[in-house]
Amino acid sequence: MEVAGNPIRVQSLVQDGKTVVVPPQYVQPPETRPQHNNLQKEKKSFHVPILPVIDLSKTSNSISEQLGLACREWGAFHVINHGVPVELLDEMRRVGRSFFEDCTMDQKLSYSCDPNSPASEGYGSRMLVSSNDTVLDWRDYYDHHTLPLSRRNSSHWPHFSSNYREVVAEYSDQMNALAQKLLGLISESLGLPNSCIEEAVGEFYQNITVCYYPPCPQPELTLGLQSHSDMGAITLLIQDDVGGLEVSKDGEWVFVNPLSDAAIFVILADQTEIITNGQYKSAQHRAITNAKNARLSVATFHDPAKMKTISPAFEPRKYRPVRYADYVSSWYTKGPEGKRNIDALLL
Ligand SMILES: O=C(O)CCC(=O)C(=O)O
Ligand SMILES: [Fe+2]
Repeated sequence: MEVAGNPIRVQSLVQDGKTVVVPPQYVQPPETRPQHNNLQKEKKSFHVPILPVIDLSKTSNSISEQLGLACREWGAFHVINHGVPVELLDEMRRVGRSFFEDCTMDQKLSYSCDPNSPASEGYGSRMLVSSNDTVLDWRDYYDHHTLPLSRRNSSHWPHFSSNYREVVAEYSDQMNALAQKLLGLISESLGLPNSCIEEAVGEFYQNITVCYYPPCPQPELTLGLQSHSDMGAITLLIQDDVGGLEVSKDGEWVFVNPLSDAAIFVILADQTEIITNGQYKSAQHRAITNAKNARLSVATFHDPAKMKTISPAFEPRKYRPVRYADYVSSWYTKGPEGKRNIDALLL
């Protein structure tokens, strides 16, 4: 599967319809396969829990209760009326899709990330691969380092859409402001000062990952992205109308219906779980594939600086304090496997 030291991209497997059987590296063991059988669909149709929707145009008092419930029960929710123009969300999706669909494979490969360094910037396909026997995700991606500004080197980014770099930069700034606002509201919903979680996290290290999930000939055998929780503080995600994101709730996988082009999906990540002392949980999530349509999502991660030590803001502490650099390196060494890394910090 290696081409001159560069792992194969999933998209190149499906071009020209040449792959009708998924290569063995992408086949999930039976226990992690998505349930595509009819029995499961029937079961689900009786009771389909729906992810909460928070309207940010409401007063913070009235948001607080809803937000608290969403963070306690799901660790994830949609936000609407958040103030980010829908035109910008649409442009972000458009330029992202254009990179994957309008460029040749050679052009895309000229932006390859470093295959030997986790979370390096650029075009890749193996972000969550921890060892040689990890089952591969049915996903390609482009990761941008966007904040702090000292990490942002937009001259390295693609420019096949003439405004690609401007769109990503503007999108980064808007997501940064929204993430700050949400962490403020989340702090208040726990009776903490507005700035509490933001100060505990410190200056945001922000990455924007455009995810591209090509159609998969055997979706019942694969995952677009394996089950994990995000390692930082808060993730903001937009997607197209294909859908594929699932969130785990009470041991069941719940499909996140794309709400509207204007909605943004919020995922609490592990450091927020630690700071809130487990009152709010990071959401375990994954992406499934489908046989018909390529799917695009854009995930914007807001993380602490590597040198920052994260500890609970409440006593008695339920989690051991952790230096974020140590958390990240254990995450990449062991692999995410659901929430094993955060669970390992429980006292
Ligand atoms: O594509 C999605 O919906 C999920 C992406 C995601 O969870 C991630 O990149 O961490
Ligand atoms: Fe994620």
